[in-house]
Amino acid sequence: MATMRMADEEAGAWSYKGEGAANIVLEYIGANPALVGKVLRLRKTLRDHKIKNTISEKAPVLINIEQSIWADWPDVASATTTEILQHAYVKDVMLPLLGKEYVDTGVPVAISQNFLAAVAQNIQEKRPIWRQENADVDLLSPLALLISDHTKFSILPGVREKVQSTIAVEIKPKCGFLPTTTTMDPANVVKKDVSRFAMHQHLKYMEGKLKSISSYSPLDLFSGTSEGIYHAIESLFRTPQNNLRVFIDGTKLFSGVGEGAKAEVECMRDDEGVLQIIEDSLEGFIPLPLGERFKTLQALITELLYRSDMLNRLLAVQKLDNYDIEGAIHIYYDILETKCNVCLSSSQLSGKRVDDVASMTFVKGEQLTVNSSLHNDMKNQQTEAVAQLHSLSVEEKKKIIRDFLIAATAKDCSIILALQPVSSFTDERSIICCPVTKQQYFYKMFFLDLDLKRLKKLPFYHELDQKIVSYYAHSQASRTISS
Ligand SMILES: O=P(O)(O)O[C@@H]1[C@@H](OP(=O)(O)O)[C@H](OP(=O)(O)O)[C@H](O)[C@H](OP(=O)(O)O)[C@H]1OP(=O)(O)O
Ligand SMILES: Nc1ncnc2c1ncn2[C@@H]1O[C@H](COP(=O)(O)OP(=O)(O)OP(=O)(O)O)[C@@H](O)[C@H]1O
Ligand SMILES: [Zn+2]
Repeated sequence: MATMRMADEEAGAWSYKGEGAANIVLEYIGANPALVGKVLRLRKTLRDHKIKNTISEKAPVLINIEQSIWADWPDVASATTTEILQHAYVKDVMLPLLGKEYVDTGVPVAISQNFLAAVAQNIQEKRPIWRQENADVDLLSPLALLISDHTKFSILPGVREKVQSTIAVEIKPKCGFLPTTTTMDPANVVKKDVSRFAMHQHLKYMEGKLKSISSYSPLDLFSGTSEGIYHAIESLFRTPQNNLRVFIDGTKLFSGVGEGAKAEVECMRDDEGVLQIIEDSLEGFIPLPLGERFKTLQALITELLYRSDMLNRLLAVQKLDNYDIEGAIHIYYDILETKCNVCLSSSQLSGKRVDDVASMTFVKGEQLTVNSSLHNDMKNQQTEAVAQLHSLSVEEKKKIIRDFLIAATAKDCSIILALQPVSSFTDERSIICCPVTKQQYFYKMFFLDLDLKRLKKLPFYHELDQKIVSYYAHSQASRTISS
């Protein structure tokens, strides 16, 4: 693939925009017309994993078994750098599933170590401390992805400068359905009633990673009803964490604590100062008096999400996870041709008494005891379902793992919506009407962060899953006992 090269002298023209666990994103603030309106997505490297040099590697990034899982997508299977791998995965796997109108694959660009070193130094103080402690820009990365900045609209031909402000809302929805598969241990039956997001909140809170438990529910967002979506949006604004970010003209206005936004919120119910900043910032965007703009913004976002098929598409891809990690993990060991650790440890445990606490489920504080005969029925079903998984053909197993990994991407990606009031000119952009003010807005909607998840993560996923569920079940049990 012919690749554009980023000039080292451009390093100073890239400014920090944001980051996740795996990538840092920079926005272009220079004057090169080919780069105006673009962001650059750079790979990070864990602080203790700096030795890996990918520059001279010509071998595929994926290990043999991964190459065979993705064999029908040759550009994915054969990619020799992480950036080419991720680009091919978005283009060939995720785009056809999610829709080309919602996926921007970006373009890989070559970057030098000097460029990366200069950029890394320039952005250091803008990065959240906790992110700095975990990972740095990967100075050995030969490529980065150049993508349109979806917090802004490109300036239209013939229009000399921006006339209206743009608001962009980024949502990380997480998993929007409850698993129903019989491959789950009956001790974890609570997973059929409480979302993984909600349970994970309790674990993160106990570990000190959160200041409060989120009131957001992915099940509301994916409910398919405008009431559910509105409720989810309201909750996201109340407890944004890393699930909501709002940008005005490309600058982060609102987010969870520690992300460097003007208005940072963890629990804003009583925070008049934060509300004031938001209301003020919406002047010129929502033509209503102070005090009425914020709610209207939430209604506008709801309308946009409700009318589009983006959430439904995403949910369908998330649901490719048919067997839950509790099923997929068995297949993981099979395709690696090693003994199934899970079956091995459950056979070692068999004969022990069923843990009374673990065989209860708690829904909104209400205790539902799974009686022992029901528990035994469920256990038998699980044993049968797991045996069936182990007996599938290699091709069937590869498909299950592939679908599981695709679903994992869909459970961790973000949606970004950008809106700009329609001014006098017209063009081919899509338009939505605000349900409250009837003001018209241009809009665009994209998925962000559609990275491939690696096969080696499965044991970690399983371990985390068990930790999340058992902590939740036990914490609910002790709450019930003490009340
Ligand atoms: O496991 P989860 O649900 O906590 O998701 C991880 C995210 O955590 P969060 O959404 O905050 O709970 C996590 O996000 P944060 O670092 O917490 O912002 C990453 O997105 C991680 O993906 P990767 O390591 O970049 O491939 C995510 O890991 P994957 O599970 O998607 O591989
Ligand atoms: N095309 C884009 N336009 C505007 N902003 C972007 C774009 N891509 C990414 N960003 C911003 O940069 C942030 C980090 O990007 P991204 O989600 O790709 O990182 P990540 O490390 O892959 O995330 P995760 O932690 O979920 O793995 C995003 O949350 C978003 O705010
Ligand atoms: Zn097994």
